[in-house]
Amino acid sequence: MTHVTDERYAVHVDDYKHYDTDTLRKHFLIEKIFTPNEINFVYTHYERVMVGGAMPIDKPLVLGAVDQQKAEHFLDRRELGVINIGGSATVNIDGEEYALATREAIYIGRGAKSVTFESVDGENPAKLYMNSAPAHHAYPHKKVGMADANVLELGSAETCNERRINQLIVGGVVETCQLQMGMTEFKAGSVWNTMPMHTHSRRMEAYFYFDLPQDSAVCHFMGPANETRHLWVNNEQAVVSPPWSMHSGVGTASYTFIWGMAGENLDYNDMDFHQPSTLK
Ligand SMILES: O=C[C@H](O)[C@@H](O)CC(=O)C(=O)O
Ligand SMILES: [Zn+2]
Repeated sequence: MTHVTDERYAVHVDDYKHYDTDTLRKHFLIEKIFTPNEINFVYTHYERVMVGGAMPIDKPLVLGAVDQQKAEHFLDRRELGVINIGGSATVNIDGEEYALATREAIYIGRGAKSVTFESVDGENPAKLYMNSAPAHHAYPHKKVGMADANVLELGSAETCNERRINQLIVGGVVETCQLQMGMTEFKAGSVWNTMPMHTHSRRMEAYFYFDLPQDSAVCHFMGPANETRHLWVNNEQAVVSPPWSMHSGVGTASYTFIWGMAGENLDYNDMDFHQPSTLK
């Protein structure tokens, strides 16, 4: 019931410079996160982070180990962050039930043996976006609502980047081994995320864009500051960001996105900024 639909190997920045549009999309864009009644992941070789989604409709979906892990259970050597962007869900962890409303998150620690995801109402199915990273310690499972988030208010209406960063799975809110996750929401009229752009070679990152109105898209920028490229991203698609890459986007309409990171440290503020006037 749990599948790896694709594996992504780490790309060298010198190779990236020669990629055409198709090659860029093949390596960095994840076009399909949610499939009804399936749990799917893309297994990346960036910190071995797995990026995926579960969309239960009319039956519970069981999180199972995948061949890439050669493990008995999915979480034998991993931790998992889950954020629901759909209808209400029930998450069952080793017999304990957690209700997960839309925009609520849950951290599932290493060692959980039985994990299932179910929709409360199949007509309004849950959409559970997930990031998983290798873990060396079993921290307790913890549900995190928006009210529990650590909130950063950044940007301004004048520069079209007025946004609220809800840090859901971060130190101070939840204890994790290397995972950090959160949801960034825009004020009406603002469309630029992560401006000024930044890199953090200590951590990989994945961006998942959603809430995009029909016929709109996000233009996601990547690459080192002196060698940028863009990817046109549709609703409910994700981008994998290598350690050498900036990650920032502008929408043709307002949207919401989930960011997730793993790597060397757990310091959200560890960023190297690149001012717009210096980009190439
Ligand atoms: O390293 C941190 C991540 O790139 C995001 O949290 C940035 C973000 O949501 C934003 O500025 O809009
Ligand atoms: Zn970042």
